[in-house]
Amino acid sequence: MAFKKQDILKALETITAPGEGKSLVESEAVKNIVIFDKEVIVEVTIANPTLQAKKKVEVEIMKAIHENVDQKIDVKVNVTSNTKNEEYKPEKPKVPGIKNIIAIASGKGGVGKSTITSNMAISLQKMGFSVGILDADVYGPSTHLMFDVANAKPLSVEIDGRSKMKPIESYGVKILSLGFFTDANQAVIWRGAMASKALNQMIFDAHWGELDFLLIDLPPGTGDIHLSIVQSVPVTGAVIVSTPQNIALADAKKGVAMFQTENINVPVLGIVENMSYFTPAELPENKYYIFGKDGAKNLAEDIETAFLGEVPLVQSIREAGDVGHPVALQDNTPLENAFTEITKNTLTQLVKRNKDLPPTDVVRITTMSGCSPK
Ligand SMILES: Nc1ncnc2c1ncn2[C@@H]1O[C@H](COP(=O)(O)OP(=O)(O)OP(=O)(O)O)[C@@H](O)[C@H]1O
Repeated sequence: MAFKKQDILKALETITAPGEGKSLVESEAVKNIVIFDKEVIVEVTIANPTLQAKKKVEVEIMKAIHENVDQKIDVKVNVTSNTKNEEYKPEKPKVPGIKNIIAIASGKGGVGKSTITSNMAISLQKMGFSVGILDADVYGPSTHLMFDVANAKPLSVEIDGRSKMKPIESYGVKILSLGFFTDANQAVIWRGAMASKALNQMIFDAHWGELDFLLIDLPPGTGDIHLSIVQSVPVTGAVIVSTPQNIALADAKKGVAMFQTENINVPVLGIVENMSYFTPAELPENKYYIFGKDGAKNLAEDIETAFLGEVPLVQSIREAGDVGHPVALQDNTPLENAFTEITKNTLTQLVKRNKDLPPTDVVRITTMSGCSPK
């Protein structure tokens, strides 16, 4: 089990320094690495002085060394902070050119988060905004399928002497997805640290150009990836997607609570209800509330957040997603209107959020101009 300092450094490169958007090595947090036979001592200094942040870094270092170098290494980690508790104000790095970042989340899987994200992006694009989607769903990225670019591979472009990843463009929306980097037939297990690194690269090392909105399609649940994203990018607001079913609502509530915790503190713009009722194509006036009625609307009211709108369960939504042509691309249909309504309501909440809350380091949207479909 011979290993060198270089192997340890390589493993530490997979870990993002809390609140820095860079790896522990890049941010010069690694102060010393001492190796004695099967033992390694890693000394790290981070800005965040909280016990929680120190513990998280310690656990991540152990995991990264065991997974990337050798399971049998005896790892000792010494994490110190160079900031006093009362002085610490986490710096969220800005993403040049991106005015607003909206995270789309759901507690439960399969409730239609990617469907809502894709169609909102199309509605925003039709309204005249420049839009990008970052598909951060480590369990099953699907944006590349919904936009009919499953086999595309992002190229690299030279920007100011640096090589940057160029998002793939479809229907006027720029897309980067973990799905571009994995084989569709292979089950890829993105471990927390690797996924965070890949996502950080897709945000900071990509040439998004000027964007009014970057929509981030998060994985379902409330895990590591969510924490990593909200710690490394200034998320303007979060939209939560749920079906009206109790089990989905309970998870949606946890999702809202996660964004509202003190450490994360990302404003929740509201809740979208998907699969609100079923409407058969041949009986468009009939509504069957198969997952319950008004569940997400009631939840929004209970937790005092906005209800952004509802989308019925319709076969054509599923079909449109499968063939890579989101339904919001259609003109003057009830479904296009439903997504336009949800998008407008989200923008209204965004304007309100930027007016009510202290300025942040993201550029604020202060008017609704451009918010009517072309
Ligand atoms: N309103 C709807 N009507 C009909 N089918 C829908 C609707 N919303 C989503 N679907 C379909 O349900 C399936 C799951 O949707 P989607 O992938 O958007 O969910 P998700 O929450 O992103 O899933 P995951 O948890 O895997 O990320 C897809 O096949 C999609 O086409």
